[in-house]
Amino acid sequence: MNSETLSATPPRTLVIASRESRLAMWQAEHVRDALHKLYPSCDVKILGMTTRGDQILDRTLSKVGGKGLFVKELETALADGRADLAVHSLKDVPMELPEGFALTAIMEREDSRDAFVSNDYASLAALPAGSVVGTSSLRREAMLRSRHPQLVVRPLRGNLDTRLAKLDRGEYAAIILAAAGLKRLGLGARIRSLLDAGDSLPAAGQGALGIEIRAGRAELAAWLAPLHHEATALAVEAERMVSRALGGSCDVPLAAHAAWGDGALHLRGRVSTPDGARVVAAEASAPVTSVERALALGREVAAALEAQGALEIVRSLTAGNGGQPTA
Ligand SMILES: NCc1[nH]cc(CCC(=O)O)c1CC(=O)O
Repeated sequence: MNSETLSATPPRTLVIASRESRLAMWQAEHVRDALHKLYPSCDVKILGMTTRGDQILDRTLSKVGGKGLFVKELETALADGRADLAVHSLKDVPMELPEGFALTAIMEREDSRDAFVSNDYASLAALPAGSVVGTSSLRREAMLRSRHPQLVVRPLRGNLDTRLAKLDRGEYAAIILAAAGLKRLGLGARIRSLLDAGDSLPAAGQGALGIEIRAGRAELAAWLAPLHHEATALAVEAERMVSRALGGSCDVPLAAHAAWGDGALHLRGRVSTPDGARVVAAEASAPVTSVERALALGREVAAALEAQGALEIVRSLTAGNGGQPTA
């Protein structure tokens, strides 16, 4: 069976499971529109769902069970047939999927960088000492503490609109958000500057969308194959391998970012303590042409981080969390 014979019959209906935040809905609609173009006669519906991750707004995510919280309910809808596909920000997808599910397509990446958002200042460097910066990502917090120790980091949770509203109420001098989310929602004008890799290396998968289905649905996989973007997929596979190899979770400030240049994939990884006092970094390049080679590049960078003590940092941070899956 090849995918062309499989796709010869277009789908008649497809149901997309999505979280209900404005960003998640934008992403689901983005996939729905792409499917409409491919299969004009197909009825594509979006099933909006509230996940545990959306309900828990008062605590830092790493303390309440990590990224799996955002995908579990959507997977239940796939398992019991209420939905055919789930659209996720790849950054929120655990490194190991539960048995019976597959990431079947990875779409072309938006801007993968972190963005500096403020009403009063143009960049991190312009903030006066003592300024309060909002973020709830341990990775961003560690980066701020190591590179800009004169700033005060305070937690910031909630969806994008909530976070921006807290900034606008004056609770923070600035906040750090993923550029991709802001751009998707037409809020790119709020970005005052983009953080470079030195100030903030992005999280594995940041800016990319992943489409998850029940494993073994070959015809569905063939229908979705045109949405797959190979250059993005190879980059994010390498990034996710760094995190997987180190057993990283939401409790660990871990960054991994791969970019293409001169026909090669350049992968950088960074692990630090939450206070930013210890930072280990590594990078490697390879002319990656397959997922296997992308994974090998990820393992190489993970091994270089391990050689500098990354595993001790990871172990000291994940001890006692019940072996929570990597994320
Ligand atoms: N952790 C929440 C989350 N998951 C994906 C995005 C942004 C969009 C993306 O990375 O694709 C965000 C918001 C943020 O980090 O500011």
